Amino acid sequence: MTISLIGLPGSGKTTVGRQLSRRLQVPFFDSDAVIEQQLGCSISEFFEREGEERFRDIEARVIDELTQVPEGVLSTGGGAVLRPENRAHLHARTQVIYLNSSPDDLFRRLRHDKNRPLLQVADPLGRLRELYFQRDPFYRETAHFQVATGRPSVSSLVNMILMQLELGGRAAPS
Ligand SMILES: Nc1ncnc2c1ncn2[C@@H]1O[C@H](COP(=O)(O)OP(=O)(O)OP(=O)(O)O)[C@@H](O)[C@H]1O
Ligand SMILES: O=C(O)C1=C[C@@H](O)[C@@H](O)[C@H](O)C1
Ligand SMILES: [Mg+2]
Repeated sequence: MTISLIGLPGSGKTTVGRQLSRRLQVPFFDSDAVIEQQLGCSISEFFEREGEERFRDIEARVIDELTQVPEGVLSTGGGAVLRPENRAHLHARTQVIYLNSSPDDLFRRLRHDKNRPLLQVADPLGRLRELYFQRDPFYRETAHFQVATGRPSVSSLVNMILMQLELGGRAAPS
C-alpha cells in the first residue's frame, strides 16, 4: 500500500517522504512536482496566472491518480486536504501520516523561502496560524496517525514513522 504524507507547507512532507521511500525501497512521488511537470511551469507561476481553484482542479486529478499507485511514498501539497474527494481518496486508498508542526516552527523554517505562494504576504506567521487553524481538523480527519515534527531530525522522524507503521501492521486484524 502507498504511504501518504500530509501537513502544512514546510512540515517536511517532501524531505521526510523522500528519505522514507529510500528506507522502504519503494518509488517516491511528490504531487507538487508531478503537477509542475505536467504544467511545464512552477506552481507559483500557475497560481498567479490561473488562480487557486484551477490549481486545485489539477491537484485533485493528480491525487486521484497517485493514490492508485500500488506501492510508494506520496508527498502531497499542503492544501491537498481542502477538497473532500482528496481526503476520501487519501484515507481509503493509502496509509496517511500527518506531519504536525506548529506555525512558529514552520515560520522559522520558511522565513527565507520564496517558493510558497500562500506565504508571500505581509504577515506570513499570521498566515501560517490561520492555515493551521483551518486545516488541522482536515489533516486529523484524513490521517491514520500523526507525528509531531517540531524537534526531531528528518531521520528520527523516518524512524518514528517506520515504528508506527510496524505497530499498526501488527495491531491490524489479519
Ligand atoms: N524535521 C526537520 N528538521 C529540520 N528541518 C526540516 C525538517 N523537515 C523539513 N525540514 C526543512 O524544512 C524545509 C521545508 O521542508 P519540505 O520542503 O520537505 O516541506 P513540505 O512539507 O514538502 O512543504 P510544501 O507543502 O511547501 O511542499 C526544507 O528546507 C527542509 O530541509
Ligand atoms: O498549502 C498550500 O495550499 C499549498 C502548498 C504547496 O505544497 C503547493 O501545493 C501550493 O503552493 C499550495
Ligand atoms: Mg513539498
